[in-house]
Amino acid sequence: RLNTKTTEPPCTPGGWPIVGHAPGLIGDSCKLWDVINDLANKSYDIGGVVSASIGPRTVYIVTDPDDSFTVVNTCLEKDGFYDFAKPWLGEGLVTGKYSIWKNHRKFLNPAFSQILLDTFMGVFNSQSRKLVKDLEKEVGKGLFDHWTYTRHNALETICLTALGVDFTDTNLNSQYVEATEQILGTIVERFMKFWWHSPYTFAWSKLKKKQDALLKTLHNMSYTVLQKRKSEFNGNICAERSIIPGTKFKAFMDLLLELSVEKGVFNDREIREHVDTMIVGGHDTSANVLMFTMILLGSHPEAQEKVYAEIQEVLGGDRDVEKTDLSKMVYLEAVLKESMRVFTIVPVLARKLDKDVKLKNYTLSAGRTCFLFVFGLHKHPVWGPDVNEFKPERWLEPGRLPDNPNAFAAFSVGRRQCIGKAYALMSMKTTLAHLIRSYRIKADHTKVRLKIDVMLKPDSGHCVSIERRT
Ligand code: HEM
Repeated sequence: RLNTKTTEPPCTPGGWPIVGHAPGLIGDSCKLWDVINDLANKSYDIGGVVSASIGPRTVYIVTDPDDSFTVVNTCLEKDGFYDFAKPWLGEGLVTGKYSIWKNHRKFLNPAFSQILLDTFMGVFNSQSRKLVKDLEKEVGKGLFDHWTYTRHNALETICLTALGVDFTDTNLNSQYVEATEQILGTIVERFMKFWWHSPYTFAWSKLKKKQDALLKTLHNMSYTVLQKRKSEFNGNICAERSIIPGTKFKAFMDLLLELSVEKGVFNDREIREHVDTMIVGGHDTSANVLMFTMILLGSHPEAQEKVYAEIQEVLGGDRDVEKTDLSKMVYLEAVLKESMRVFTIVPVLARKLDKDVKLKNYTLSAGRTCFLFVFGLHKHPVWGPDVNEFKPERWLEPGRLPDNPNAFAAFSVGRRQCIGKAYALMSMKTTLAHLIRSYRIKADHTKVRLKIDVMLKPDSGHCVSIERRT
């Protein structure tokens, strides 16, 4: 397929008549990861922007940090591929239409203010201690699937903090974790099978039936949260609900209920969609970063010992992490950022181009899809010759970082960036501080085979082992 405009980015080779590059997507989610990695590597030599076609639609792929920044700031509408997740997340913040998102984000931002997040430190600490305790049974037993532990723990944490419900150790928790993994799998499977992209063909597929069954489990959780909190809210309608007395700050769920019950801003469906979005956005992400960070620290003992030394210096004995400790854990923060660079857990974002977008060397045409390969930004040659190595130190020497700060976009950049970034960093630092002072981790990151299930994941578990620190 020839590009019609000379300012169009070059077309990636290997397209077929009519179906374009779509056959290359067919396979499993490990193969898909290999295909898009290969595409990113090839894009660097030709300016970091390429086009491809999936059936009749032309899509762009951007791996250049400057151009990627231009796209996210120019076009705020999520691409039609996000509609694959709409039966689950509706018009919640991740998948929502721009016209809805811009108001809802404004309403919800206060639930993530620092003053409010600080009040979660108690839960972050108790949940971290719980994780340490849960892991005790794996000490000295060889390789095990640590991801199961981080996911359950992170799900409980988001429920206890933002949503204000305690689902600790309930069946609902396990069913939800399982259903989340499976539904993300169905979304990727639909993407790979281009004949199911249309809602009309998809409606007849077995995959749609599977998705509908999973949605029952997932929505059951959000409805349970909603009903539980709504009845508490109604029974207590006149009481002072602000979490920090004397301030207007309210945790996410209290804010949602206030905006719907008292102010009529959200209807029941909208609240449910925000709750669903917050549950998945708030747990699967941090749990994955923790899982990959444990693998990387287990594979780099010298970095792990530096983290341990820093924790000992900042915390001294076995006390809880306090909010003022977090900013002192400088090396740990570098480890987390480097981990998110090396294993970019949200590897691809997609925007709908609602206008022509002029980049450094090309112009992208309105109406098309633009895939932002965030993992491609993170492996771009601007990071230097050691781009493929895990080197937390690069974050501590500003001269070693790319000139463009947007070359790091693990939480996305611009107005639609992650609302939970500060929450995530606080909870992950607290968890790692407790974990690393209790256990020595061993792993080999070179053995991990990756797959893309919307998020980046290892194809199989059992990647780490732990020993108690004496
Ligand atoms: C290390 C952990 C996390 C990572 C790497 C991460 C990454 C991201 C990324 C890349 C986006 C943009 C998605 C897109 O444009 O399609 C995003 C959006 C979002 N994240 Fe996170 N996230 C993390 C943790 C969290 C947490 C803890 C929460 C909630 C407590 C959260 C809630 C959200 C929400 C609601 C959005 C949509 C924001 C909007 O469009 O207004 N995330 N996140």
